Amino acid sequence: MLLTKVTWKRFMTSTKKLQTLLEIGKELSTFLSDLEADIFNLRAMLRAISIAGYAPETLEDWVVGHGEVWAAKLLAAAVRKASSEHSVCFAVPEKEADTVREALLLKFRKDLDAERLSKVEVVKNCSILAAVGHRMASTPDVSANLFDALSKASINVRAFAQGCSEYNITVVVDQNDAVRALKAVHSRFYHNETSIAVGLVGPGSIGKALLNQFKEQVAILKEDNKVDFRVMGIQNRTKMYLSETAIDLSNWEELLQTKGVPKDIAIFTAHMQSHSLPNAVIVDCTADDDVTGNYYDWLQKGIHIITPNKIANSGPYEQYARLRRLQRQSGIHYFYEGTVGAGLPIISTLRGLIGTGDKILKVEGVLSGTLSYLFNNFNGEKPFSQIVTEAKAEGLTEPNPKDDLTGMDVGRKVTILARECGLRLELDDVKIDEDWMSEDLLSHDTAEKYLEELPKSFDEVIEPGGKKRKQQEKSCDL
Ligand SMILES: NC(=O)C1=CN([C@@H]2O[C@H](COP(=O)(O)OP(=O)(O)OC[C@H]3O[C@@H](n4cnc5c(N)ncnc54)[C@H](OP(=O)(O)O)[C@@H]3O)[C@@H](O)[C@H]2O)C=CC1
Ligand SMILES: N[C@@H](CC=O)C(=O)O
Repeated sequence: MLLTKVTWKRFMTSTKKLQTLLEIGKELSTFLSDLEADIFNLRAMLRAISIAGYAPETLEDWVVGHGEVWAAKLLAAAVRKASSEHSVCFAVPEKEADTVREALLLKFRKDLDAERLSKVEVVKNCSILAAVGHRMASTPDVSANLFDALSKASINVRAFAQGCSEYNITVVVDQNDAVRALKAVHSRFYHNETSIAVGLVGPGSIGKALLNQFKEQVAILKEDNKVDFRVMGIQNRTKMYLSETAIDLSNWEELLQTKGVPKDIAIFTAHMQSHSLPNAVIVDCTADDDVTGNYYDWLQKGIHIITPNKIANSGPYEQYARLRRLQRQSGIHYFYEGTVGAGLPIISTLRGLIGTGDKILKVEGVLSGTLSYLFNNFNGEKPFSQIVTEAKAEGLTEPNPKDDLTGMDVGRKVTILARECGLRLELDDVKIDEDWMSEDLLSHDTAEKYLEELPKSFDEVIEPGGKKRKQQEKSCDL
């Protein structure tokens, strides 16, 4: 299927009569030129359809589809007269593209030469989706639901036709999106449901907890909230396991271990796009910048992102701003509430305040679960390093607890909050005092090595209630 567009320019300057009218007054001249353009528009549209020479019944074989939604027989023609754009577009079978284009160029030769028409454009690889039913034109929400389902599935609508027919709304979409579009619309109208394919990267403490929540909640979410979540891929540091339908969440660890293949983020991404569910989201539960390096690509591909990973939003400002810009333009979701305050709604509260006209004067809080745990539990009975190891076992620390103890984790959170408040801040602008940690200890980049070295460097230096503890116990101000 393809879409043929005929775009024309306004007729105004070429007629003396109109020039005279233009001088009379802006309002009258605008009205008349609009009228002139509209008449021209309509004539061009009627000519274009007759040149294409298709009776409605021959359109039947243009439509790939089945079932109630894709009722080819009732599809008359996907024609849109877009007077605001001054273009006419209509769909013809792909194999007719060149013939139709030649016919249009021949017929409009004079208009094109005189620059009354700007171009004849062929858009290939399109599909028509028709929603068909009774009393559609007089039932509120039908078109809203159709377009909302397509929009939630990030499907671009190239053209549409509703007219005042009781039976049919027709949309033209990219051929690659056809099956997803059909599923999105079908599940909206028939199951009143949104289906979401989930890919999880990083099944560590947080990722595992999320998978367990999915296991417990998917049936309830489907029943009560009409959201059908299906985990289609899981990837850790070395392996990935992909499913065409949904991963059995009572058994995912074994599946990943025994049937997982070497991880490949490009294949993982393609898999999240290729299945037939209308919506896809990747949840990044790593603390890895190799993974965040894919965010832009994912958003561009229409894959939503949810993450507690702080790296992307506390990295270089330009990179963060670029992501946020793309997110706003595309309407694809990028959720990162979990980066600050874990389960607490801090970012959404700030947004609510700012969005309703408040000015944020100050943010104050204890932003580190790990440091709170250390302060609450370090009373001299056990060595400091042991309490840090306990905090890691509790799942409180970063993958490498060095990031918590240096204050880097808090620094990242402050940077994220500051940016939410509209400040153009870099991580380097946040004062993080690492001086009290030995260079040797600072050099360890793996959690194992860091925890191994910790007793040597810490247990001597840190005393419960001592000076160092008091220095670190301060809350954080922005
Ligand atoms: N712990 C907490 O309370 C909170 C944590 N966060 C954030 O959540 C994120 C995860 O933390 P947490 O679960 O504690 O960390 P974990 O160390 O427990 O888990 C990290 C996971 O990421 C995987 N991983 C690391 N690198 C890659 C990679 N390049 N590709 C694929 N997978 C990778 C690891 O794989 P493997 O299993 O093979 O090692 C592991 O499964 C962090 O960004 C953290 O800042 C946010 C709020 C609260
Ligand atoms: N390591 C972090 C976890 C959440 O971001 C913390 O200790 O608060």
